[in-house]
Amino acid sequence: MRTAYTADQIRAAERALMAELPHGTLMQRAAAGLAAACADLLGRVYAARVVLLVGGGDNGGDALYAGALLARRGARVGAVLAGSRTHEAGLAAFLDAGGRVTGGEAIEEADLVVDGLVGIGATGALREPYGALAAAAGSAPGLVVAVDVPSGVDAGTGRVEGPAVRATLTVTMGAYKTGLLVDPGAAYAGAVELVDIGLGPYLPEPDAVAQEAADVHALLPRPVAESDKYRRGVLGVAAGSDLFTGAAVLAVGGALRAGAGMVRYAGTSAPVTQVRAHWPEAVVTLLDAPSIEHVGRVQAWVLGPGLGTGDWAHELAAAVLASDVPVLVDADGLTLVARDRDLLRRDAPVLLTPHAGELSRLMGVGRDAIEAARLEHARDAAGELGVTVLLKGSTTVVADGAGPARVNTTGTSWLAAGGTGDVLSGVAGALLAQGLGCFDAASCAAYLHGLAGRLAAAGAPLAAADVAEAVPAAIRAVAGRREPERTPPGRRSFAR
Ligand SMILES: NC(=O)C1=CN([C@@H]2O[C@H](COP(=O)(O)OP(=O)(O)OC[C@H]3O[C@@H](n4cnc5c(N)ncnc54)[C@H](OP(=O)(O)O)[C@@H]3O)[C@@H](O)[C@H]2O)[C@@H](O)CC1
Ligand SMILES: [K+]
Repeated sequence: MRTAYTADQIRAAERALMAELPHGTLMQRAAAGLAAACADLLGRVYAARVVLLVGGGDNGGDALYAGALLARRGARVGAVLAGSRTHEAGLAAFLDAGGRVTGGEAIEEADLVVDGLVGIGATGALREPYGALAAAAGSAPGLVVAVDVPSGVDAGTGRVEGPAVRATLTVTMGAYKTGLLVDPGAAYAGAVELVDIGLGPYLPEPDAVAQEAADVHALLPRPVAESDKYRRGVLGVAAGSDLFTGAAVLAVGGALRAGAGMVRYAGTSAPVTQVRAHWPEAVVTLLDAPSIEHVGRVQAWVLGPGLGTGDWAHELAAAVLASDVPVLVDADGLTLVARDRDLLRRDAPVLLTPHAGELSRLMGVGRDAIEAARLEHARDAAGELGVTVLLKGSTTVVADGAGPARVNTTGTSWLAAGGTGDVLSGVAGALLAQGLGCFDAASCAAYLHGLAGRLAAAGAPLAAADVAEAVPAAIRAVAGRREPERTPPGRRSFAR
């Protein structure tokens, strides 16, 4: 489990640790880790052209000390001093090691730009000249390493309000910051490497966590000798309509591939025919009324993909939500719930799986505002509605009322394709039916779905059915702790 923190949490931990150490110790640790990461990335340090962007705070200090270490190894290091003041001791060490002060034009010629403009001490959008330097670093031809957090990205939330540095690698000090995990910030951070400066014992409960393969594996239900199809978990699927038959097929497919002992599909004649044709394993009920009376016992429901939003769908949604088992609500189900929030008045758990547009309708908040602060809005919705929220997107986040949120880092942009959300609903529903709570079911489903997407895509377009097909391979990969690597081996980085 990777744990991530807000800027305030990090600052408090740093204060506590600093009180026990000689002045400057933490910055030396940070700078040593930063210089080592830069050297790794460069491959050859001698004669490499390195440009430091140095802000007025300690983030600039980290960059200057690391620059000094690189200069001592023969790199040609220049520093662009952007602040009205500069970390004095850091600058002295840098000049002493042979570094020199330079202008912003050096960025164009650099093999490596080190972004030490601002770190966790930043507030709001970057002021000038920081903004222009951040933009120049982003379009520079060389490698870009961000110190602690890419300047322009809010460390705690991942918000980006103006120009921001786009990094090849972010070397973060002491602990991951939430803004490095959640988009848009995560997209600016590139690979992320953590430098241990001894903060561990001083850190509080994390703000957010990112599950790793072993965490997901530990939570996934496995059949035992005495399991039968009923005991493994039966999922009900109320999805699809005469107009949208594919959603039913894909949701049922995701569920079957994710280990439901049995799937009971309930719908009208067109989707029933399609589900029967694609999945003879599913037990189907042809509905002649919007009721689940004749469907049989299930341990959880998936409600909504392709269901429609008319009176029939509303009545069926009301019937499903009146049951006493967990219900996952997606797609058209979310539209119905947005119109009639009373549908959510129930005692059994609810998992909502909106994308930003659906959450926007549900909560009456602008879509852009949600995209800018995904975690915050997922948390607010979960708290206000008393449900678990899985907010889909480039980084999927899962929040319930209490404790750290979960951020999924396995996704791939190839998953931005029609029908993949229906598969995700099926996977999460199957995990609910197998007894996982909403929070675990949602985060494990997001992880497996992201991984399945990567396996299915393998660098080329995918169709939603391919993702369902790849879910067992994702489960096997998680069991074997194997994940497709996107960062150099040995780096402790988020696979994105
Ligand atoms: N503490 C520790 O133990 C350790 C800390 N470490 C390192 O220190 C970093 C935190 O350092 P920090 O607290 O000095 O703040 P920092 O991020 O450099 O920013 C402050 C500067 O930015 C400026 N500024 C602010 N907003 C701005 C804006 N929008 N646009 C433009 N400028 C803006 C602000 O200007 P001012 O407001 O003063 O005019 C001030 O000059 C942390 O991220 C890590 O790298 C490591 O060495 C490990 C040990
Ligand atoms: K920075």
